[in-house]
Formats: sequence, C-alpha cells, structure tokens
Amino acid sequence: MSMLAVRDLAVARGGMRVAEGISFTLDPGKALILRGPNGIGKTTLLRTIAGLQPPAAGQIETTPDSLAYAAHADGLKSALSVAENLRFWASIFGAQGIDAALSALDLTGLADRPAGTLSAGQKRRLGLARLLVTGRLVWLLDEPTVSLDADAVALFGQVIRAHLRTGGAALIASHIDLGLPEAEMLDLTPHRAAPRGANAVPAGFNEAFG
Ligand SMILES: Nc1ncnc2c1ncn2[C@@H]1O[C@H](COP(=O)(O)OP(=O)(O)OP(=O)(O)O)[C@@H](O)[C@H]1O
Repeated sequence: MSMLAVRDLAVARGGMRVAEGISFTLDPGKALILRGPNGIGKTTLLRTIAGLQPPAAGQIETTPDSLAYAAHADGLKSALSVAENLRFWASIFGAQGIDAALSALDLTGLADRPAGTLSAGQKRRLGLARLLVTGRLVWLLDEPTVSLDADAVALFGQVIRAHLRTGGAALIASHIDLGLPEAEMLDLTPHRAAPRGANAVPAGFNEAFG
C-alpha cells in the first residue's frame, strides 16, 4: 500500500494556480525527485502535501503523522547546542535518542557547539539530522543539499538510502544529482498551470496568429 497518494492535484501561491494535474504514489522504500525550472511549483507542491496550505484542487491521501517536512529555512534554535536542538526535537516527536542522528550527519564532534555558531553547511546537516529523530516515515525535502559540500551530499545520500531500506519514503525537490539512481523523477514542467482569468490568453489566440 502506498504511503502517499496524490491525485489530480493543483497547487497555488499568492492566489494564483502554479501547477496542476499532478498525480503520483509513493510506496515504502521509494524516493521521488521533483524536477523543473525555478518557479514551476516544487516548493508549493511540498508545502501543500505537508499541510501548510490547502490544495487548489485534487486529493492528497496519507497516514496521519507520517510526514516530516524539511523546508529551505533551517529553523534551528541558535542559542541551543547541536545536541540540545536535537533533544528538543526528539522530545516533541517522542524519539528515544539522538546519538544515531548525530553520527549519521557527522555532527558528533559538534554536539556541544551553539547552533548559531555553525557554518551554513553544518546548520543544514543539523536541520537534516532532525529528520532522523522525528521517526516519521515520509520525508518531504526541499533542496536538502543547499550549502552542503560534496562529502556531505554523499553522506546525505547514504542517510536517505538507509531511510528507504527501513521502509521509509522520500519526496525531494532537488536541482542536483543526489546519487540515488534508483529514485524516480517527476518533472513538473508539463504541469505548469494554464493561464486563467484576466491573464488568460483568449480562446482562438493560436488560430488568429498561427
Ligand atoms: N509567497 C508568495 N506569494 C506569491 N507568489 C509566490 C510566493 N512564493 C512563491 N510564489 C510564486 O509561486 C511560484 C512557484 O514557486 P515555488 O517556490 O513553488 O517554485 P519552485 O519550483 O520551488 O522554484 P525554485 O526552483 O526556484 O525553488 C513562483 O512563480 C513564485 O514566484
């Protein structure tokens, strides 16, 4: 049974439909990579599936409390240490420990550093480590590798693989190769919403100028 099913979904930003006619399912152990040019609606689609905004049309079916969303903004507590940040998230999600998450993202040596003093890539690694303490099965990731160097991208690829091996799934907006050849791709380009209302091209436009 799929962990996430999206049917004929349309998504909007700022009151304008940006993408439509999107359908896919995500089964355990699968990763789906969202592609498409800047502004096509990848972030908007992830926000809609995460429940941060309503769909403009269509259906999203998933198990309650199965989703973990990692947005562009890391949203870390800068005065707390790396370990304290993770413990805070672990307590919210009822996770047991943080050591595995620290180790998986190569943060053990930085555990006592205030998060505010981390480099951009280290902050991003901490943001991703939070996924591991959520215990959630379906990861929604928006450009997870921004600021990461090549080693950290490879490390993150391993983290995703381990998540998939243990029955998890991931929907990932990414412009770069994550080293996941088994992942499927969904290009949103053909799903760009047709112009509507005041901005719509009048019917017959093509015939008149064709
Ligand atoms: N807060 C907002 N208000 C109005 N329009 C917005 C808002 N945020 C984004 N948009 C617009 O919605 C459209 C979709 O944006 P979105 O961020 O989903 O694209 P994206 O595919 O994730 O792009 P990128 O590859 O640049 O991250 C764009 O045209 C964008 O300008």
